[in-house]
Amino acid sequence: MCGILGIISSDTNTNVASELFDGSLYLQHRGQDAAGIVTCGRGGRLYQCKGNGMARDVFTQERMSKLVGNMGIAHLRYPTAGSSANSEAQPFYVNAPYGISLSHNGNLTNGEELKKYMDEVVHRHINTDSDSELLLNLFAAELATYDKSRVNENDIFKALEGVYNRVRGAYACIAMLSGYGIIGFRDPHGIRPLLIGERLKDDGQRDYMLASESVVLKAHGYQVYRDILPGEAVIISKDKMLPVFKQVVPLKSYSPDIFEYVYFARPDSVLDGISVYRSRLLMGEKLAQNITDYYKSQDKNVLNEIDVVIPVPDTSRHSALQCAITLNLPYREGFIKNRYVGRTFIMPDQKQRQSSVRRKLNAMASEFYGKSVLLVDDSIVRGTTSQEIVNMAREAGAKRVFFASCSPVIRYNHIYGIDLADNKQLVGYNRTENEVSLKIGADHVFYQKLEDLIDCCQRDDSLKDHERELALTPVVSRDNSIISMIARNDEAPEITGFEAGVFTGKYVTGDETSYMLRAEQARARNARRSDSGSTGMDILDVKAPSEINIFNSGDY
Ligand SMILES: O=P(O)(O)OC[C@H]1O[C@H](OP(=O)(O)OP(=O)(O)O)[C@H](O)[C@@H]1O
Ligand SMILES: NC(=O)CC[C@H](N)C(=O)O
Ligand SMILES: [Mg+2]
Repeated sequence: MCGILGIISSDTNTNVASELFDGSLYLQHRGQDAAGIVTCGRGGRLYQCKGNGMARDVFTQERMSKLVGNMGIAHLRYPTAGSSANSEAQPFYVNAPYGISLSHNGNLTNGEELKKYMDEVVHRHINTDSDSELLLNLFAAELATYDKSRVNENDIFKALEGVYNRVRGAYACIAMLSGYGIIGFRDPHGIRPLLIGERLKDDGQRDYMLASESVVLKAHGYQVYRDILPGEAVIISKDKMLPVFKQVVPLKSYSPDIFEYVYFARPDSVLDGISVYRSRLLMGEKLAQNITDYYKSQDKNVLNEIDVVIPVPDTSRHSALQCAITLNLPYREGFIKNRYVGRTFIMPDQKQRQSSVRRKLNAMASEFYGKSVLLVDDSIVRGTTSQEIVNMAREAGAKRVFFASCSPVIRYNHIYGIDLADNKQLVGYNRTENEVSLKIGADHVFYQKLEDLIDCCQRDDSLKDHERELALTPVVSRDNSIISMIARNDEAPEITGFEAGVFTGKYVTGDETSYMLRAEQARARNARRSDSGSTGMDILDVKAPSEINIFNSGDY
């Protein structure tokens, strides 16, 4: 999961860089490794600033002041392919044809095949191991086939059709054609999120924003927004300033990644018409019901077994609160979060993740001493957090430590956006629930059932006329006065299911065994290389040197 963002403003005298920067801060939780912005100014001239680090570090005021232009795209990276090298920071850029930049959220599963195609058929040089560079070059190669000095919307949609037909995996993308406009497109299953928003200004002109999450659109005054559908693309050219949509390929399914609701997305976002916050509340409620049922089946009363419910900050807070309310137990913030430490799960190496859990969370003995505590987290993935947290609870004097996960046991790779090359890194891999409990040192582990999790992630009719409707089928603004240019003529299609491969081992794009095998081999190869002192660069989880190459000047 990365964060992507694009803006095109009707005001040719404005510089969108500052809004892109601000928007990036709203998407920081989706990627902490690298950040980048490319803007396009007069004469189609591009201005870029990108590199490893958080948005606030990469986007200094001085650098921002040099990014001119009324359109631009941004990226917040959490690497899932290639390495975490500086040179793989996005947006990527190719000069031919037309000067194209691209921000990609997702992970391709046929990168190897695409690399071969680039080499043998279209003869394009690929300079990094990033799948996003491949995707951009494929788009460029498709556009180049028209051999025109200027492309039109039809050519772009046709080129995207070529991309859709060749690419496998998850992709939500924002591209920018120098001097032309911005383009958004989403894979035919809609695995990763992408929305478009429209802002009507006092002068009657409109600005457009494309973003991974609705929270960015809302926060920046885009009054109307909606999800891009699976297989759909949108083009907003600077000349027309009118979004043109096309269902480029038929929707294969409508299967957003359920992990967006569990962990990835911000709670105040509404993705594909589903409120992330509401879904997390329901996760807590369902979990509480399961816990009650478990004790009932043993002729016990949950109120005699557990004294207090404590969340594992940050993501699980809302679920934990709802869980406590449903169980009729007190809720206490026993762990205090250090606000200066980011998300630990998306840090690039295991040592860093482990040490960061303690740096990030501190247990207050007053809330643990002599008590039976129920710790609630959104997920248990590698088990880094849960093991550390259970230890901390015991050190703080807890009598018994129960651990509840708002999602089911994670036994399989997440191939569309979590940096895992190997199932064996998962604490749930080949372990029963009791074995997980032993491994993390808890007295008992409670897991959500998959069917319950799916029930929690539904479009909620009670939200009509509020966020849900806006995110689905906008026609007019809240005050009924604005006829939106991004309205759909028909009802948004129903979600057909969720991408839940981490729980089931079945992926919406089909059998991906060979991709996983290749990823595993690459990791092993890399481990050997780094043992022998070489700087392997072709897989994840390796802190690559911040080398300077053609895509990056090193000083951004
Ligand atoms: O089993 P693990 O491999 O440790 O992964 C799961 C944990 O990682 C995430 O927390 P993170 O600190 O990344 O983010 P948060 O502050 O949003 O909860 C998630 O919320 C779990 O707490
Ligand atoms: N998390 C993502 O969306 C990653 C995008 C791309 N696969 C990369 O590694 O840069
Ligand atoms: Mg967490």
